[in-house]
Amino acid sequence: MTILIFGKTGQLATELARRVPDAIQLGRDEADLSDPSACGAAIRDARPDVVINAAAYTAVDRAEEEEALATTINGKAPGAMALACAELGIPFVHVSTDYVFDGSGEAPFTTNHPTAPLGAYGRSKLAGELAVPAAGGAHAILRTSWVFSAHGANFLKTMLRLSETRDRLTIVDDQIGGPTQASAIADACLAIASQLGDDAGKSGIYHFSGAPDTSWAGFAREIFAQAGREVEVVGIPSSGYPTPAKRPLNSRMDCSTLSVFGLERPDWREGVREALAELGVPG
Ligand SMILES: NC(=O)C1=CN([C@@H]2O[C@H](COP(=O)(O)OP(=O)(O)OC[C@H]3O[C@@H](n4cnc5c(N)ncnc54)[C@H](OP(=O)(O)O)[C@@H]3O)[C@@H](O)[C@H]2O)C=CC1
Ligand SMILES: Cc1cn([C@H]2C[C@H](O)[C@@H](COP(=O)(O)OP(=O)(O)O[C@H]3O[C@@H](C)C(=O)[C@@H](O)[C@H]3O)O2)c(=O)[nH]c1=O
Ligand SMILES: [Mg+2]
Repeated sequence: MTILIFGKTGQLATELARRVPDAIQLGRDEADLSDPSACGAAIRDARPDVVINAAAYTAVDRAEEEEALATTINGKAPGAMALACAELGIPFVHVSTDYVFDGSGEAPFTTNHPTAPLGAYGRSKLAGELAVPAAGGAHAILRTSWVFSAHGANFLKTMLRLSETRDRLTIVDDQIGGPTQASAIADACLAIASQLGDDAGKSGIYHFSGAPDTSWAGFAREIFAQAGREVEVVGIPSSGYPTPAKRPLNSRMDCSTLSVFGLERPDWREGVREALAELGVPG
């Protein structure tokens, strides 16, 4: 089975590369998502058996200033990819985010709960969620959240960097969600890619986030505990950490429908252990 992957350097793309070294993997130089038709053309040229999109515009705050570009990359490009896949009759696996929700309430969001993004990044990812099924082919959209790994830019690495110079950090404790190791998302994408087939029966939106749900402050405390770093984490409300983009307070996601692919929520604390080991951080 020939797998074509968009993205080479990102967190998810790196974990996919490890698992399928013989995949066709297109980085920005080979396929720039700001040129959606080039992405469709790349699929038609390669004629793979399945496509996974691991590339995205992920700078949440910067997106507020660059919404048109974010929408091209996160909305139009996945739409063009999905259209090429539909024409070839091959499945398309795409990744989305908890930031398509408004974060109201405290119950886990189900996959069919109405979306209402609070910011430009969420709106751009929602554009992708709408464009992919509109192409009419077999597809899965995997919504995940709070992604971390030993590679790239993420909260775990930010916390480790800050701990070099700080013994006290203020971290929001009223945004609740599931940190998710990129390695587990890569495994999930590949499991879905192999099971989706050209049967539209399993097509749709799925949720996949790490368990147990926690706050960013809780996530930070676990990172420091495992890394043996003496940093006091002071929980603060979101209002105490102003950012250009508003984040959802409730990012809990109901992941139960993923059982159709035999998948369950991974324990993110195990993912932290693995990421720290890979980074060579002694516990
Ligand atoms: N990070 C997170 O916390 C979360 C991520 N997600 C979603 O998960 C998926 C994977 O995210 P993650 O691995 O963390 O993302 P990263 O930010 O780690 O990587 C993004 C990737 O997209 C590539 N990319 C960005 N712009 C372009 C472009 N114009 N053309 C081609 N490639 C481009 C980057 O390439 P380059 O290195 O060249 O910039 C990089 O390989 C995305 O769909 C994201 O929206 C969902 C929830 C949470
Ligand atoms: C560094 C820092 C962050 N924070 C807060 C800000 C924010 O609410 C939270 C996490 O910060 P980040 O900048 O890592 O968050 P952010 O970039 O918004 O992370 C999001 O990225 C996109 C791509 C997604 O799809 C989401 O699921 C989510 O992972 O922690 C503090 O409270 N104190 C701090 O010292
Ligand atoms: Mg960020």
